[in-house]
Amino acid sequence: MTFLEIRLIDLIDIVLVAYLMYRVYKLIKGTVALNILIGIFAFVLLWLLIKAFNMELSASIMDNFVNVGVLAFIVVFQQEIRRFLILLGSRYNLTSKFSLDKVFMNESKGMMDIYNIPLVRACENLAKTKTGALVVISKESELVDYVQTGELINGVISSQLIENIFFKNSPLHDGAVIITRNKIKAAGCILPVSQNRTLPKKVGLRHRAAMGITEATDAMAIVVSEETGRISFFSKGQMEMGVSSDELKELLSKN
Ligand SMILES: Nc1ncnc2c1ncn2[C@@H]1O[C@H](COP(=O)(O)OP(=O)(O)OP(=O)(O)O)[C@@H](O)[C@H]1O
Repeated sequence: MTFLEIRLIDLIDIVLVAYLMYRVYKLIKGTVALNILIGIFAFVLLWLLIKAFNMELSASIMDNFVNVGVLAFIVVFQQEIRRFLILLGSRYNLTSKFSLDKVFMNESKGMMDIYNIPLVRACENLAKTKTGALVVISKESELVDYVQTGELINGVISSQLIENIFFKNSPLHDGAVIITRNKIKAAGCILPVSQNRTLPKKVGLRHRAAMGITEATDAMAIVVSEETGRISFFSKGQMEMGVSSDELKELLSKN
């Protein structure tokens, strides 16, 4: 008789749970949600110990907490659950994977680099004049929800157009420009603001919005700081502050 029989499906099960836990950890790393999750984990551990030692009074009190636990979990983690589902939906967006645009547009890596040139030039010029700017470059997800919060443009990418949008007196300078499939899709868009606590204190809402969109989706983002004229690059919830235009070009084609 074998004491422990491990089937292939059990291994798949363990790997799946480990992967899900890793994704959840990545999603909430640096936010207050991580501390709450550790608190919940400690509570469940204590609850299991109390059950194991048959401590009836403590168990009955904790049982009552556990009964409403799922509801409390949804309320406390409302933001994170929402972000997780958006991320899942945008990462595995089948309609964009099989879109005919992709078949006919033949977006090779070399072609993408050509489209990045006017964008990098615009950032360079905006940085020189210390004009604040926030540009999001979509990848798989077309960011439809965020495009809808701004003004639709659908224009060919040119450095002049990007600079004009962020010119201080332009009606669209507030908010983000979204670039989708080599087109300036929209301007004046509102992005989700990151709650990441590891960001430097001096970082304001423009940088937090760039961070937020790269945490919630697979997009990249660029910020030109109005205060310092510095260019920052964001991808997968990570920020590279103060990049040169050559570094920006490289980051755009690498990510
Ligand atoms: N949720 C958001 N989505 C899109 N754009 C936003 C959002 N929140 C703020 N912004 C933009 O950021 C501008 C304010 O930037 P703020 O000065 O707070 O940020 P910052 O990170 O310190 O940037 P800077 O270094 O340019 O001052 C707003 O005028 C607006 O254009």
